Amino acid sequence: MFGARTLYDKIIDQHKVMSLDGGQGPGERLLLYIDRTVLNEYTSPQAFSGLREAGRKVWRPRAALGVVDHVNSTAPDRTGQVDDPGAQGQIDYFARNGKDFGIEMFDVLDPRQGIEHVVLPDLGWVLPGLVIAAGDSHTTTYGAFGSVGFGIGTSDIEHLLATQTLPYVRLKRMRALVKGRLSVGVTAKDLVMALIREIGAAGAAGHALEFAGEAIEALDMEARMTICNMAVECGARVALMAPDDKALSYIAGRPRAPSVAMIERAKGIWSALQTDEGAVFEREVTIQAADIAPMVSWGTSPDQAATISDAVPDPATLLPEKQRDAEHALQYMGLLPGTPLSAIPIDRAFIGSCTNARLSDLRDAAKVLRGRRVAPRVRAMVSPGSSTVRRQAEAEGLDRIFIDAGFEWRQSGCSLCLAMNDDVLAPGERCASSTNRNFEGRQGTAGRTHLMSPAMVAAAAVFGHLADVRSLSLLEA
Ligand SMILES: CC(C)[C@H](C(=O)O)[C@@H](O)C(=O)O
Ligand code: SF4
Repeated sequence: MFGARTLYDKIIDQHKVMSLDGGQGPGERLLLYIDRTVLNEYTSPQAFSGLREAGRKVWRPRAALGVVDHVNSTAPDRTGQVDDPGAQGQIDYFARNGKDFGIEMFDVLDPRQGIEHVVLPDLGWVLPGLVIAAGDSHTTTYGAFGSVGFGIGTSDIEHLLATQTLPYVRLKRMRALVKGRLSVGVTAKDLVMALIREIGAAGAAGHALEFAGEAIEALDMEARMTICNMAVECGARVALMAPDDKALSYIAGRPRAPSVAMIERAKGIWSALQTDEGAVFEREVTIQAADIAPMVSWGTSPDQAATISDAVPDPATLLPEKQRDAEHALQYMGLLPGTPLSAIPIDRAFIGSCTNARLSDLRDAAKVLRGRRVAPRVRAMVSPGSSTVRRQAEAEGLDRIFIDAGFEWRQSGCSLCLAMNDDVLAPGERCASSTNRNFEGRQGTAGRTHLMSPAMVAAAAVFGHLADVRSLSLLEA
């Protein structure tokens, strides 16, 4: 019945309730069944208010899970309360919605609390072949497991909760083939930042972006999540990787994972979750992994980035359509063309976010920090991606390494990734950050963000300026 299909199309076909326009291929309008969703206190309130007003129930409450992550405090001694009454109102309304609509919610003090996109994989709740839609753009993270994940707006959240379906437009297909292997000291964050720089912040707009190739296969699951998470920063609506044995072993044994026997049974079905030979992609890019070096952003869009050995670009040397944005970005960032990136001093260092605050990320940074100190005048903090990750890190003694180096060991939440709580840059402060967005004001009004990997943040914290982590020559194999 079908010809050669992409992984994306296979999953969409399996979830198509009905076509709405009889179309085929990209642009087809259809009604899509959604397997699971995650809710947060920031984007879900109006959806629940809408349900209340219409007198509707949630169709399948057990297909949803709520986590407080965006506005909560990350103070080590936090309570369930925050000072900001608006934020407290969101937290309280969220809890009430969970009760009234029968949805399980992890509140701030729940030991499973954390950033939603860290919590779901932590739980083993993200499975190959699922469709997961949620009120947050970084829902693309789940593509690392071969699950179609995408962000939706508030009215769509309401529709999803009421019906377990969404009207959907089938995306175009794009593939990024990453050949060869990453060099020592180069991470998944560098890979995805290099891709974003190459194709631009809208380079994958309107596409489901599948990652394939030796370099992707060689990555562990958490590194794959970093890539799928940040794929939205080049406009991808969906990111995907074919699930393999690494994905299955990551899932197995987690609190909400299917039993080992069920995973065994599912293996046959999951192994078909691959793009068929000859399937059509509207766009393909090929990257050589060996060419990638540690990346840092210099501007106010994730594609305004360069390798750490480069200098701040002169806007006049860029493509004409990029010049004005670059000039504006350099003015905002307080940077002069020609300045070596490694000469840029920092005030703050932040390791956190759903991109780069999983256990392996904390290990990477701790490896750099062991036996070293954060430079004087740099305030450094780490907010583990989830409370579970925080405990796991403590069990390994990583907290001691961070604290001894001069980092604040915080609780979990979105934190300085978007500064909706007390974790905010002062105007003009410059931050080396393991997050995903460097937009103006993202980390605080007039704050300046440089995106990079967690190991690179650790190196910047130690030197007091942006730095090549490889120059610390401590990267054990
Ligand atoms: C608050 C939310 C709507 C937003 C998103 O959708 O991504 C946030 O998580 C972000 O990272 O900017
Ligand atoms: S950690 Fe950052 S990117 Fe992730 S959901 Fe929170 S605000 Fe969004």
